[in-house]
Amino acid sequence: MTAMHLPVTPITNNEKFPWIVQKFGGTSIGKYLENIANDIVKPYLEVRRVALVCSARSGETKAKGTTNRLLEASKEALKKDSKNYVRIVDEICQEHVKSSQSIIMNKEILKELEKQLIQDCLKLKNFLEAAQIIGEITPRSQDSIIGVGEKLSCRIITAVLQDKGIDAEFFNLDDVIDQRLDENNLNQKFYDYLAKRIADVVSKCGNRVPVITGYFGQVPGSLLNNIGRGYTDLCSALLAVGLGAKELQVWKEVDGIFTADPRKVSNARLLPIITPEEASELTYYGSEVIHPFTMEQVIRANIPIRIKNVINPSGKGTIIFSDINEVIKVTSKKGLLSGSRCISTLLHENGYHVDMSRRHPTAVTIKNNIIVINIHSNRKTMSHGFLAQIFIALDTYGIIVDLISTSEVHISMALGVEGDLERALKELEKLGTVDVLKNMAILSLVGKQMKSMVGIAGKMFSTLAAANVNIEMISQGASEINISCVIDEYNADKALNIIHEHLISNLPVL
Ligand SMILES: Nc1ncnc2c1ncn2[C@@H]1O[C@H](COP(=O)(O)OP(=O)(O)O)[C@@H](O)[C@H]1O
Ligand SMILES: N[C@@H](CC(=O)OP(=O)(O)O)C(=O)O
Repeated sequence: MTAMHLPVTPITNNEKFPWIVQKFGGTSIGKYLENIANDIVKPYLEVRRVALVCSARSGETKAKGTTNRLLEASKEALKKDSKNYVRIVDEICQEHVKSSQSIIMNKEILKELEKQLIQDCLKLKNFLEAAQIIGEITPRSQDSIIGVGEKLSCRIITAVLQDKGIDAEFFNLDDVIDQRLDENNLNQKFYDYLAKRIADVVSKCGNRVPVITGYFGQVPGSLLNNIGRGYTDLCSALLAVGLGAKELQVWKEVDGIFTADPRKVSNARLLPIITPEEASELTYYGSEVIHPFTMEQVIRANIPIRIKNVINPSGKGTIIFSDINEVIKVTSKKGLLSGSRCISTLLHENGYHVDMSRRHPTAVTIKNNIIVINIHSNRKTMSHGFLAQIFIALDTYGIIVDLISTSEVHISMALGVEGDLERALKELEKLGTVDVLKNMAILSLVGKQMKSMVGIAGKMFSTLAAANVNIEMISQGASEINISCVIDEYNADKALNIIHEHLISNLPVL
């Protein structure tokens, strides 16, 4: 898109201001384009130099969002003679065009955008057709396919900003990685290189407002396999580090991180502050708050992360912090502390002692769609051989284990639905008797230093027992900040609510 569509004096970035990176999630982009442009980007441009990182568009939910449908299109392309992938890509294209038409007023901007969206989708259909002919989609090709989602959404956002008089520029990070590295190179050195590379590319924007695809190309051994869904958070973190940003803002459809999923627990409380470890643990165990790899990158560069709500931009959100000094720095600057409130009050209200230890659990979370596998050894191998063979089988078929509990001849594992479970089970059956329980859920109570909260596990399990919730498996101890158990999925929301009520909302006076 060219500058000729812009007003004579467009709104630009002021190169004298410090950078902030704003990451927008799929559902926010699907529903709140107007708010993003008018209520967030425009006001921030008056005080900060803004860079946007965007995810692929979702409609109502992420489950039905563009990324999931691109994965579905890939599966369809691998079916001989199926043309369903064409229908899926056409639907994606139409939705993006429709969404653009509903917001963009300038006819030239709209025409050019429509042309680009249609071109991207046509290229994708050709790519999928080729995959169907050769009957293969490699992990790298799969990454390229899902990357189209971020491309389409960033094209729309760039055009929307231009339509509102903002001099925005689209940045596609497809080719940002200019080295061919293998899987073993996905380490801190790689992330440091990538942060610098992304920032170098983006810095070319001058005083334009960069809109950057959260998809960042061919990472060693595949983005989807090695970083996983939600990768745009990591991209925004790397950009924030590379630019030396003042803050990383992750904009969502919720006011921040709550003591439980606010869609499921009506009296869940917004947490003004939370530690990176707690935020990671919540994400691993079902609360899609922020990609767990994000925190380490930003925190080690001393950049605060703030989770904020697209439809409530003036809300304070949740700050993810690593140490007391960081909290003091950020909270006093951002006006979280006002009047008679002091840092110790803020920490106390959030369940932290001034030394950052915890007095009670921070949050509770549920991960649905869990399968439990119980294996009884046939005793033909020693216990260490038994365990080794199990993990080899799981690794071979891409099965990720969420929780595990073992004895010499028995192992129970809770896992999600990724990987080729059927083939893994055939291997496991060679080692012993295997039973599989489907439709289970993992309930996790999360809090810094949970291990040292005497009696907390007992209280968690007795509360579940009193509510008649049967516990299939327990795991405590592996993580200092998490006690988890597996329950039937049909009890998940009830269990979430009672644990929240008894262990989080009715806090003991300490
Ligand atoms: N503890 C929690 N705090 C905040 N949100 C949570 C929590 N657990 C689950 N969620 C859910 O995570 C979702 C994340 O926000 P959303 O804006 O939908 O994500 P995205 O950035 O992927 O578009 C919300 O719908 C919210 O209900
Ligand atoms: N679109 C990708 C990447 C992502 O980061 O998503 P979100 O920001 O909406 O969580 C996904 O669905 O995984």
